Amino acid sequence: MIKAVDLVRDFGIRRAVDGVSFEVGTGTVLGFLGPNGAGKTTTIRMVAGFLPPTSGTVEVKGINVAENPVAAQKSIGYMPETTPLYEDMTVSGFLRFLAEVRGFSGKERDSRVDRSIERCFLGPVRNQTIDTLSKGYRQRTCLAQTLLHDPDLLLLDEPTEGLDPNQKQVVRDMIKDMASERVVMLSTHVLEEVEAICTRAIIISGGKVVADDTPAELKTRSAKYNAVTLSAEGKGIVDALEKLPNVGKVETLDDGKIVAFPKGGKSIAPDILGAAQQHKWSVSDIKVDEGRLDDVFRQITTTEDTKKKEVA
Ligand SMILES: Nc1ncnc2c1ncn2[C@@H]1O[C@H](COP(=O)(O)OP(=O)(O)OP(=O)(O)O)[C@@H](O)[C@H]1O
Repeated sequence: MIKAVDLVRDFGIRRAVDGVSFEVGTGTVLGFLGPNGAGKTTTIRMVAGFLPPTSGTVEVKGINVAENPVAAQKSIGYMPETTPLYEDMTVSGFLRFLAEVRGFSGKERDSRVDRSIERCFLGPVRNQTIDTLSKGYRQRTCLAQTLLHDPDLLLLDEPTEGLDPNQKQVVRDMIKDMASERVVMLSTHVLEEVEAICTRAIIISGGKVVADDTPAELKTRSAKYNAVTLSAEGKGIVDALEKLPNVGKVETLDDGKIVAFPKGGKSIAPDILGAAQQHKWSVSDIKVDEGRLDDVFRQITTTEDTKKKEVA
């Protein structure tokens, strides 16, 4: 669906996007992650056909977006970071207007507006003017306008930014629901969002792709992945754990719990349980850490920042 090859975008002497390549197929919810200024919005705007790349290409359904933006945009629904809304229009009036701009009229236009309203649960506010909407309903109105032409690709720039936790959940559920027969590419710096809805995550830092994997696989890169936290009583626990071949560092926390970190992300819980049995420790609790995306994000993006500073 999307094929981006070696995308570069310069603003004057500043290189905002520096050789980004990726391919995405149907059914994917791609989270585009990165610190502030990493190049997320710039990349999404290039994919949407609203910003020409300095070099490199993006194809959407085989159409070169920069060469043929109008044809490509027939398959794209784009929700920018801030969508311009006509404040004095009603929700349905606004959507009807945009449907007309997209070339639909009469019954076709009305049924498309109704479907978008239904999909985004806007029924209760359809006759309300936009200036009276809560942030959550405004955001859903923005999302509804991306669906009017039933695009195969949704590009959503920070779709849940500024929403309260309940509204975030509603919008995330809507996005998940829409993804089954489409591609959704969304930018965010909210890592829980990536865990909640994305099937794949690309981390971008300093305009470059620094990781591209499923959220679950990314978590295995966390230093805490497969770490074991143990509440146990017995003699010489720390010493014995440190001697286990796959255990690296062992720490004792303030509350007395012991944390054993594995070497190379190996599974160490069975060895630890074996040692507990052998040494007759009394274990009241044992927990295996599944890794944390925020740790990985920090590890990866901090390393990149550090590298840049070293070069500068
Ligand atoms: N129109 C522009 N003119 C000049 N510089 C720009 C322009 N748009 C973006 N930039 C710069 O390009 C870099 C990448 O910006 P971009 O908005 O793509 O980052 P981002 O990852 O979306 O950041 P954020 O998370 O803060 O929204 C930044 O340094 C930004 O200042």
